[in-house]
Amino acid sequence: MTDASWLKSMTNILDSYSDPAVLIDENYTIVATNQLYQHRFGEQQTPQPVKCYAMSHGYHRPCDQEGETCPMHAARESGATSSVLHIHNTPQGKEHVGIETTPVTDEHERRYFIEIMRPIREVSAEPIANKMIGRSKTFNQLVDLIHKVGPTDVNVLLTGASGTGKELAAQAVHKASHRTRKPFVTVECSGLPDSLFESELFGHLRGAFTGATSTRKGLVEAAQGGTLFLDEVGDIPLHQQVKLLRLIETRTYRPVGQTDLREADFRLICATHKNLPEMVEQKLFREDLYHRISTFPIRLPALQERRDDLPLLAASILLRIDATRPLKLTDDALALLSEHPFSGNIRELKNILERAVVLRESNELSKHTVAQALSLSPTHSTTQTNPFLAAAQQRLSLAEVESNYLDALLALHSDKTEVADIAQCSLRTLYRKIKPGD
Ligand SMILES: Nc1ncnc2c1ncn2[C@@H]1O[C@H](COP(=O)(O)OP(=O)(O)OP(=O)(O)O)[C@@H](O)[C@H]1O
Repeated sequence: MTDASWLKSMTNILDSYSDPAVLIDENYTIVATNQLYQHRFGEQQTPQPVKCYAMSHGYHRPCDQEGETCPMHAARESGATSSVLHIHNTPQGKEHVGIETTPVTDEHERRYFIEIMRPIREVSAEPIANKMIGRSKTFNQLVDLIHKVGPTDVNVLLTGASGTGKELAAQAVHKASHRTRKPFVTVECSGLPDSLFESELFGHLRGAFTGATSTRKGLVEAAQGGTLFLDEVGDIPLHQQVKLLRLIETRTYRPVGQTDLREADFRLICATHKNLPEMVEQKLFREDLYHRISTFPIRLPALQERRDDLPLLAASILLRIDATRPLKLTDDALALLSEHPFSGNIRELKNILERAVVLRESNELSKHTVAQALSLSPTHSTTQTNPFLAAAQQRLSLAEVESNYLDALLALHSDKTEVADIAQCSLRTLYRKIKPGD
């Protein structure tokens, strides 16, 4: 077979994929594209060969030299299909894409790579309303996990502080699953009165208890075929936990007042801001239930851990507040905002921006407006925005402040070299300053 006919047959293979796909040679040059790719990115106009990293990222050198994972690299090393998540430049803006790379060889044993690009639509790298928004490395790691676990049916446990986006993440897992067209039903476990737990979840028959004036469908039935999302699962009282365990183990339930069992078909996602392993130790949460619900745990990062996303998040929240006006933060307003600790995470950012929009003098939200919005914060105090003032008030020694700072850095970054880099000390000094076992 000639080179031209081999390329033609490869193009036919690319055209058989239902996502944009390209064929790349070992020098990162795109040598063939399918119709979906051409439709999405436009046909290659330049006579010069185009490099994949230039086309997808605007880089002048391969992705791994720009601090990103090169999809081709892993496939070349292993000789098998490999997957990575990237953010690509597209005519529609930046987009999260799951890339699957498979090595192939032509008749001269020259190596090529097929790259299939599956857009991840549950999240966005552009400021649009109603989606999980982000572009930072930390956020992309989260998207990668959601994208991988989504299509499976395993139980997912979302952990992380309040306001980090656990509910949005649960919806993204649902949207990435084969159950996406079926219901997504949220059970607010924290607000559920103990006496109503069973009837809310499993439903009840008319006359099953005083006040049950009609037969009512439960939330498990409402989620049939779809996803059941138990928010604040750590708030379920211990004696009710056994009922949940039975439901998960047997996939059957009994509406209150009924003797027959019913079959349940749902994918389970739970979320909590509580430390469940600690609750298990304190005998406040059943260990068997914990193991059942935590098959695939995903920790949502605090806003502090994805500071790079702040401008993008702020822009998308402003769009959500009022899509009809071009609301925008000035550069110094954004700088002031980025100094805030955000213990309430994205929800707190949203509240501050909502206040700033009310207080604004024009569609440009100034530093003064943001300062005013921050000062109206219900939990605002000078010590909250200035942790050093709090440390001074507690009469902490220099060594204690230093140790607290290093503890906080270590909590945010598991890589000690990175911690030493940020603290601008040597790795040896870092090890000397932290206690053994830290
Ligand atoms: N990645 C994100 N992009 C855009 N908005 C987000 C993102 N994550 C969270 N939000 C917004 O932040 C707010 C809080 O999110 P969410 O309710 O999902 O948090 P949570 O972790 O479930 O909080 P809690 O534990 O208090 O229930 C919501 O208004 C949500 O739309």
